[in-house]
Amino acid sequence: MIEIENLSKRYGDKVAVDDLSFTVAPGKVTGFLGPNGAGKSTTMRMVLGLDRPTAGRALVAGRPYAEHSRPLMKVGALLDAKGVNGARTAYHHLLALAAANGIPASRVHEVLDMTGLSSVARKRTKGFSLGMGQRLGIAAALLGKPEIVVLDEPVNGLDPEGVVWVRELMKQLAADGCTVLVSSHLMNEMAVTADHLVIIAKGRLLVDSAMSDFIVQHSRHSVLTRVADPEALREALDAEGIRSERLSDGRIEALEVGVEQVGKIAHARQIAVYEMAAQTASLEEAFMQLTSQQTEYRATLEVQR
Ligand SMILES: Nc1ncnc2c1ncn2[C@@H]1O[C@H](COP(=O)(O)OP(=O)(O)OP(=O)(O)O)[C@@H](O)[C@H]1O
Repeated sequence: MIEIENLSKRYGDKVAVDDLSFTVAPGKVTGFLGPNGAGKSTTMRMVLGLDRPTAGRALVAGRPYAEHSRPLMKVGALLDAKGVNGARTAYHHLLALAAANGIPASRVHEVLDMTGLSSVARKRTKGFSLGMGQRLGIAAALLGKPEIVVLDEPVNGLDPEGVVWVRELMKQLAADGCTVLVSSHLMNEMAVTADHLVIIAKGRLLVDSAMSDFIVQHSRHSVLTRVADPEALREALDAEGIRSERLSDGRIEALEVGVEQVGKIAHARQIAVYEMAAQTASLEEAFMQLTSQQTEYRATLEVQR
């Protein structure tokens, strides 16, 4: 378990993490989302004892990271995949890490297999692609068979096959009882990976909920119609127990329903339909809407005419 309690981090005047509290439970993948600069990496660094909190605390398996005598066997982490000595081979990089942490060499072969790196294990890591570097970082994170795994943007640079592999790996770790915290700024990726969702923006907590609850609340299906008699259609929908809204341009938005149903209802009441379209608000849109006021770096698109 990871417990984050009233955690704050300031860099000079800059508040990177602001009184953040949440718990990451075992047996689940917890997605940690936020726009660029939200404070995800800073939070993860504090969880891993790499940054000192200005206030509050982060506990892993009941105590601060630094107080664990063999932390690699409690917590595995992928933070910055580039922090590897490029002159070493993948095998020697992992072997050195294993030796320093009292982990048998046989485990190095296991993690190389698990991450699909066995065939390049004897190659120097400086020639590795971004995706191979990510795999090596994940191999290092898994070396100590940790009960807690913290991954910062693990699918960054991976090809589609690699993305699916990371997704399945995280699910398997959670199924084996691990606590898995994974950061991302891609809502759709998290929707198919994570069981639980924590969203932050500007260092503050915005959402802490089961992923299924978030999906139910935010993936809104509706049908937009333009009809001859909007009020008659609303009455007809209401009679069928379907909620609807009248938009300012006179169109009707029927909520949580499909086009066929709305079409049949209009037909049964002989209401002429001029226009009808299914609408789906994606989770990505919901996430962007939630965080749009909180985003530190936002591009302004100017169209030159
Ligand atoms: N060492 C530092 N010194 C000063 N400011 C920092 C430092 N590290 C992070 N920050 C600032 O803290 C804020 C949070 O940064 P952080 O990297 O934690 O965000 P993030 O959510 O991981 O973003 P991204 O998705 O872009 O990686 C940003 O405004 C960043 O500029």
